Amino acid sequence: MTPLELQPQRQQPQQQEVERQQQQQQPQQQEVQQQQQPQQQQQQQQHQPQPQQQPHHQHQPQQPGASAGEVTAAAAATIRHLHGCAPQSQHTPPSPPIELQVAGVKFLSGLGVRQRMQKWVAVASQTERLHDMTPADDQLSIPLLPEEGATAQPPQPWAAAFRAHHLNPFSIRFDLSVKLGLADDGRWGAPLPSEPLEPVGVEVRQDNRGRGLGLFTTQPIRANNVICVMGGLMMAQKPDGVAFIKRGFRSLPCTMKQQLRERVAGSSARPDAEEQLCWGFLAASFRMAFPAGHEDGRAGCPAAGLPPLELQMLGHGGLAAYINDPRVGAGCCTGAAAGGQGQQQQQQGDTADTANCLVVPVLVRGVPLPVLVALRDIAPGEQLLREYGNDWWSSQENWLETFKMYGISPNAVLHGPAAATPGAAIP
Ligand SMILES: C[S@@+](CC[C@H](N)C(=O)[O-])C[C@H]1O[C@@H](n2cnc3c(N)ncnc32)[C@H](O)[C@@H]1O
Repeated sequence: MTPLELQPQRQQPQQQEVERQQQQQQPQQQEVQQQQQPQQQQQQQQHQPQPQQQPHHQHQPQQPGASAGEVTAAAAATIRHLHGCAPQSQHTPPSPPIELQVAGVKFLSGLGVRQRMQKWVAVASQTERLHDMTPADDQLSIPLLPEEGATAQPPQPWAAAFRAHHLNPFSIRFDLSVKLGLADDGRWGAPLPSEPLEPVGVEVRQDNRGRGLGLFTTQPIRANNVICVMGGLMMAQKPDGVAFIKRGFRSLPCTMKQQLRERVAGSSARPDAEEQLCWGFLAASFRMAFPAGHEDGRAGCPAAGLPPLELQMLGHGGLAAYINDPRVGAGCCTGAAAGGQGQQQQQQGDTADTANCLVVPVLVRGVPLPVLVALRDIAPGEQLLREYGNDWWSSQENWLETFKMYGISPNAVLHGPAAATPGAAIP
């Protein structure tokens, strides 16, 4: 096995030709087999495997002249659930301004990912029919090589973790092609599914090391297994991601604003600052740099020709939003904002946990998907843990210190006022 893969070089055909060929290649809707909704189970429920045959991606025309701030404001306006794991029913209209949705990943208008996919299909089909291209070999790729001419650069942190754990790119691509419903002969040219690819054999329950609720396995997972595709809103880190966190609360529906205020009720923050504080913490908590840049904002995926992106799970994600970071005593639920119990745990020689899964960028017909992969064999009962990265933690520290100053409980902000009492069962 070689851990290095090259993204096939694709030409840039003329747009008209692209669209013409795309239309020719567009499989008929009838090709899509009977769909089964993946069950969006709630807390404490076990998840059973569900076939992932889903309808084609949706397309909403980009609003002409819409600025980045307007697109993210429109996206925030569609939020109906103040956690990263939104019930399946909340994924349906009103929809955010998206140009493409694949496996529960909603690419915001203006990113150009839909066009990227169309070009990929058009160029690929110049030499071979999509129906004849093996999904795992010809349609999916993992951009592990650094950008040409940048070989002196250290590998992206996710790529370093990928290699350190000796993950097998082919196994991952094959498993993903199966889970996307493309692997059966006769379905190689099928449309990409739009519905979420959720983890199976998992349950949400309380973490006992101060991290709030977490996602635990109920079935064994083997190394290289695709656990899920991380669902949510995909946007450019700058300016969209920043605008979403800083100003998204302004566009929220009134009911959501009211819920935000209830979650910080009783704090010493001025009422006009409450929504902003609560929203900022939630949006920062459920953001994920993609591909993961663990250090100094070194996100992005130059080898795949992508700018730094970020996935925002708040109101639009799935069960993977419950996956915690392995650090112990880092703050939040028992740390700084709850009297330093977390720090004490660390001082008492508590050993740190380590990540057992990694978000790998996989290009599926040119579409970058955040795919959660098992770094090693994971036994039933283990908690799934992934590294959030130092950037995420430095932002979290700011929020926690500010919460502490105003007497705000991070638990209450994540799960509602009933969760504010230390030791309370989180609803
Ligand atoms: C993506 S959510 C994970 C699910 C969350 N634990 C819950 O109860 O809904 C991120 C939040 O989980 C908590 N968290 C995750 N990892 C943590 C850790 N290592 N230490 C303390 N809190 C953590 C923090 O409150 C963070 O803002």
